[in-house]
Amino acid sequence: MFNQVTIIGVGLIGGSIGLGLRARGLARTVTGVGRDPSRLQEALERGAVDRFTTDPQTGLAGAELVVIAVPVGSIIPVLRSVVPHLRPGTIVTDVGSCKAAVVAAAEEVTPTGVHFVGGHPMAGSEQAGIGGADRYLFEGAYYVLTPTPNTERRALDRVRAMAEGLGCRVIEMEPQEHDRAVAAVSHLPHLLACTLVNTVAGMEGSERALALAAGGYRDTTRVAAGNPEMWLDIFLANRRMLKALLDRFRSELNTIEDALEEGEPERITAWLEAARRSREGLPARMKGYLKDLHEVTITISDRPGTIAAVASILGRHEINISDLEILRVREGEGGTVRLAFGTEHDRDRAAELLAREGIPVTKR
Ligand SMILES: NC(=O)c1ccc[n+]([C@@H]2O[C@H](COP(=O)([O-])OP(=O)(O)OC[C@H]3O[C@@H](n4cnc5c(N)ncnc54)[C@H](O)[C@@H]3O)[C@@H](O)[C@H]2O)c1
Ligand SMILES: O=C(O)C(=O)C[C@]1(C(=O)O)C=C[C@@H](O)C=C1
Repeated sequence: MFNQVTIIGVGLIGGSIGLGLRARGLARTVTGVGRDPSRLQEALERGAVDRFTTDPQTGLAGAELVVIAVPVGSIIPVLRSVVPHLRPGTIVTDVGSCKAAVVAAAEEVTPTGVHFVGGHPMAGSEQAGIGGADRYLFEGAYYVLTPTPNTERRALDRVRAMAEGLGCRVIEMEPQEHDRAVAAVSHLPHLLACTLVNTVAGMEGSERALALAAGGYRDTTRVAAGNPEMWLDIFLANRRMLKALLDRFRSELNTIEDALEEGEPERITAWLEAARRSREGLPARMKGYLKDLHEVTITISDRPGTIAAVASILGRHEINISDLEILRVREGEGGTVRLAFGTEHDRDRAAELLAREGIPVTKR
């Protein structure tokens, strides 16, 4: 439990941390610091902070933990501007998506007696601002902490306690290792999603083609709707790692391009099979944590209350749905929904109960 946490930048991530801290009673007071009083007022109304101010000095008075949740390129300028107001013993953490440069600079900027711990929650969304904040955003997500030999043990433990308190599984990584990993699983995917969207948008007849977009286009491009301000900073901060991966990507693209050029079914199949094996090896629930979920897919009709009906059949039998995802929507017809359960027994009972009600079910 923290006495006072000050969040600088109460947007999607800062706001979600504030909501989580307050809902779980992890901080006596959460103070929001930002630049725009109307957005801070919204954060207050949504319950992400207990109070707010646009004056950092006021907002930092008495802070035990300071969470810097601004775009990557602003983290160090913000840290520089607030250190004069921090009393000895204050712990400062950030949530930036790139760590090596931030952590190195933060250690230089932080005065003796103030303790910096780099962090990055591996959950988010394509939305920006307090409007997209969600108290459950971090539940079941990985939270990476990037201590260095200079990191104070107690400060690390306290930031770990905050992240675990929010429902995350904490892993420690070296800042460089973190940046290499997220370049592959977050930054390259974002770049590719944007490339795909721009490719299709620029092609002749794109409007008619996009009218047909179903799962393929939607599943591979959701993140392209992300906040350009945030992604500019990420791309710049991690550009070396990203560029190294683009070389690998280009060679992979060449492999499939050559096979297509030659029209060689064996090479195309081998390439597709390799991708399928790797993709299927991923835990179903990408947030990590609840790896061993047991799943069914159901096909439901497009009528108000269908999902509620499914939930109430299961609820009546005390079967908890651990995860729910709409996989495919057919406008006016219905769609396919994935339901996941914590045990095989629950999955089997759910399948039986839903089938009994005439809902087509497939175990996965
Ligand atoms: N969005 C995600 O999916 C995600 C996930 C994990 C980590 N992150 C990281 O979290 C950080 C915040 O991202 P977000 O998605 O919450 O962005 P956001 O745009 O929703 O929120 C950022 C907030 O910081 C404020 N801000 C910007 N510059 C500021 C400054 N100089 N002083 C004070 N406030 C300032 C903005 O007004 C806004 O309220 C970024 O470093 C991002 O890389 C984002
Ligand atoms: O789910 C999304 O929308 C995200 O883009 C989240 C995502 C990611 O790539 O996984 C994006 C950037 C953050 O640094 C961490 C998580």
